[in-house]
Amino acid sequence: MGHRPYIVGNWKMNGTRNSLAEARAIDRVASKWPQVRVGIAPPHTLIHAMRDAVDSIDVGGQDCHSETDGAYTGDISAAMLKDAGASFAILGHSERRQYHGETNPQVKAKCEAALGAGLSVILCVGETEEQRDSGEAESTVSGQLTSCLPEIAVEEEGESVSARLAIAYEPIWAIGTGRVPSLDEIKAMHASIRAKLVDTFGENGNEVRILYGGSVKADNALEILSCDEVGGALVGGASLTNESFGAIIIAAADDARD
Ligand SMILES: O=C(CO)COP(=O)(O)O
Repeated sequence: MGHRPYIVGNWKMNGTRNSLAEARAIDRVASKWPQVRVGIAPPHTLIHAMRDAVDSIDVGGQDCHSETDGAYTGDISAAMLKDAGASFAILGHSERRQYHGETNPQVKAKCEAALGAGLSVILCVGETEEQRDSGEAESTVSGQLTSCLPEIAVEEEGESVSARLAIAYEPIWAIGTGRVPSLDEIKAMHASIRAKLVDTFGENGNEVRILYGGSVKADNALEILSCDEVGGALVGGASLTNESFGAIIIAAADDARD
């Protein structure tokens, strides 16, 4: 049976209201390829307007605070993201860890807050180049998962919470560099993540989607998506325009056909 790949654009700190035209164009492509699920995480300032502007794509946030409210200047809670129209949050991105000093326990608390508020979560993990070169890529990622995976009731009132969780494997050295791991490296890492998820959540661990992120473009998307256990892609630079993101969505539609 074919699967429905999930293609998510992380706009990072890019985009103003002028960019909504690009989002509308991406939405038109997404509406033509319903076998692909598409999401965009714009800056927080655009979530509300983007939600109004698009029909066929999920809109999400790029971070949230672990508390529900309080004296945290500049921060946004999971409930606020939801209120603005977001249905998911990207959490623990390596840029948040690097530039904002986010720790594994904080990332875990954010994941639990977001799931608790009814959002879906894309939890990001990935190794540095040094860790990859010294043969520690899989142990690094497994350690991040041990520390960051939310402690959740996998079933709640008939709803499967694990189905609202996705993992994005983003090797740090592949982000924005044009460098991508070999397909064998991607397959091995995704298999190792799957094993860890099943270990943690039992059978429900099979419902958690695993996305690949790091220099995904239209010309490498299909081969990456075709790897076992790759359920989608988290795309940075190439998600900013319809020209490149639309082409990735169309490539993903080929994967869905398999
Ligand atoms: O960090 C990323 C997505 O979250 C990947 O970014 P690039 O696609 O620009 O390499």
